[in-house]
Amino acid sequence: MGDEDWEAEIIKPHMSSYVPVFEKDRYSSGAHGDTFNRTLASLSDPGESNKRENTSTMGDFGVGRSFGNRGFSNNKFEEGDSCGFWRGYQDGNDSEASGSFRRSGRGSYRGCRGGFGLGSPNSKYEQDEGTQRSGGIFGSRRSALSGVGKGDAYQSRSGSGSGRGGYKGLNEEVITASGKNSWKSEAERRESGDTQGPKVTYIPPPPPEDEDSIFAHYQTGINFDKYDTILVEVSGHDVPPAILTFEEANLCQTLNSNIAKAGYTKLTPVQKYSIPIVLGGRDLMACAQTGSGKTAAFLLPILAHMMRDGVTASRFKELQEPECIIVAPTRELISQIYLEARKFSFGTCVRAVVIYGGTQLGHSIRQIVQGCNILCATPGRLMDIIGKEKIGLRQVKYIVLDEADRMLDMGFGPEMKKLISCPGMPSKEQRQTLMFSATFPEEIQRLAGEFLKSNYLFVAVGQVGGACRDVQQTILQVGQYSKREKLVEILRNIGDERTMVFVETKKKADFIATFLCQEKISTTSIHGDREQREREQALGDFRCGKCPVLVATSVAARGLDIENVQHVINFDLPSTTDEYVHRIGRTGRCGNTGRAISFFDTESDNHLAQPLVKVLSDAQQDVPAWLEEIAFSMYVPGFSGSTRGNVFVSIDTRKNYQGKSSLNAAGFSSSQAPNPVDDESWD
Ligand SMILES: Nc1ncnc2c1ncn2[C@@H]1O[C@H](COP(=O)(O)OP(=O)(O)OP(=O)(O)O)[C@@H](O)[C@H]1O
Repeated sequence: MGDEDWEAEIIKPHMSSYVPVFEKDRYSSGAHGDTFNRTLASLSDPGESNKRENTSTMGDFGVGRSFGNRGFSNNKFEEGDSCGFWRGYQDGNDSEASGSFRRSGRGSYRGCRGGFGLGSPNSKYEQDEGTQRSGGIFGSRRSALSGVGKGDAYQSRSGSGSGRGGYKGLNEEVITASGKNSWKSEAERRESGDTQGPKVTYIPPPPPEDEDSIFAHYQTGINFDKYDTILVEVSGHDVPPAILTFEEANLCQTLNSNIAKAGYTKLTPVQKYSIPIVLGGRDLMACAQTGSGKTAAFLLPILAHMMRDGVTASRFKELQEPECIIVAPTRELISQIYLEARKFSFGTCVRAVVIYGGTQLGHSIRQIVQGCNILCATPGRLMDIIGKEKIGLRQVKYIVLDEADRMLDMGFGPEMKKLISCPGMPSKEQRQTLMFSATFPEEIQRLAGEFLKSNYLFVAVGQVGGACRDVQQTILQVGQYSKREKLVEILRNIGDERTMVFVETKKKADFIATFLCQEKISTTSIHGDREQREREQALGDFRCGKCPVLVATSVAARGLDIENVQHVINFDLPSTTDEYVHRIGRTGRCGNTGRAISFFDTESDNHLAQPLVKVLSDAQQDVPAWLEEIAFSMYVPGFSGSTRGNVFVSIDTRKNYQGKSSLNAAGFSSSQAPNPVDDESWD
């Protein structure tokens, strides 16, 4: 196996399972010298390293060899900072079963979204995040990676996790050792004692409560006003007219004051169209480019309604009955949405609460019972809480799916279906359902019909699934074995500017982050195998600039709104155009400009050339001649850029929609379709 042949490594059925480090008394104080030497060896002689990993009987990893800190005398590793990277490679619990489970179950769905346009069903992505979700029984939900202090290496605990506990990924569903799919979350299982896995005890620190922090925001960029020139298409019956100013929304004074304190003076296009639609009580599917203000587009009208209609008192009660449930696919994103909800509801009687996996279940419950009008949740934790009867659903008037295409795909779709069919949940006719994303593949739009009233409206700002034009995209031809060198070169040129580096696998994220730290580039990492505490610390360090480089898997691709991210580097290209669009959308937000550099390996990425050319040209970017040549040589008859997971047509997939208006975002020039035909029903 080659140096960076991570994918092959990750799916090997006999590969070791990771066993978490969860007991401080297991730290080894003596191992680190030894382990760091091994790390260096692994970096300089990857073949040897991999040989070791693949030979379970050798035992190097079985005893929890770690690597990380030695040699970084001046960097954060020795300061107990979470920027440190350790891997306790484990072999002790290796089993055929764990390997096969890792590849089984729901993780396998990801191939169905198609490759980067042309399909690569066994995408690397699938093997990474997909396996997170597959629920193998390898006992651990994280690799033994953690930043620790004083140069101590973590000693991994062997044995305890294997075969029990269930592995839980982003959706937090557990697939048990029997392979049976359980709606109990890992946390719940632990707390109820039906697993021997480690109890999740993490309680996230409360966000700052002072007004300045609540309303802290970054400036809109020089291209903010250009949003007005983007074409907007609204389809469906009886489209309410767009509003051009916040005043036209007729919001209550407190909301207006919060909007002003948040620094919002002008509506973005998706807000101009979505706010009146939601205020008008309509269901909505909205698609607008990354970083263009979709969160406020749903929060503001929902809050306005709640203020108008009144909410059940947000006070202590054993059973809370929220009026609004917002679901998003990742913990960090839902936390961010919660902060936005808290900001806009500041000084009102509306109380927003956030709950997500990787944190103590009891903590989530305590947050809820104190009062909950808007519940922001990740799907797994939400289902747990519903199962525990800590919330009743009878009062639900709004369901919001952010990153809706992600929430409805085969990963989260079943959970969302379960949510809407929970006892007590008002039918779609009796609630408002809102879906937002920057991408909306056709087949997902069809699925969405089950959740939405048949007369829902579809708002498309610009091109559905198109990349943000404020991001300057560059594709570089870089072979697999030159990627690290190129990355260092680029990062050295960039200096301290905040940069997100996306890789395809969790393991590789650790590896590259460690490597960059060795190169004395302050780096941290975020991926699904890191403990929640570490994920939050990593994001915090990145946000505040302490670690200007964040190496991430696709767990950080969607929704994250981090000030001043000037660069995104795709060390590995993702397997779908949608993913590409979301990743590069971490920069160039809210009218600011950004840069995205993607490494294109002609040995493995040629099938991506054609869709990439399309994304680039649609976003009016320069297309390198070499890329066009490859795209041409890979020509697939009939390819139109519209394949599964790769929708580049600005359409509502209800082909026979009745009303359709094309306007620019300033709200001028409308061409309302005069002869509506029957809505196609998706029920
Ligand atoms: N009208 C506005 N005026 C000023 N700033 C705004 C406005 N609307 C949104 N913003 C800010 O723009 C940033 C991006 O908004 P948001 O995160 O809602 O984008 P998004 O469309 O949901 O992006 P993504 O597709 O990546 O999830 C946030 O910092 C938000 O506070």
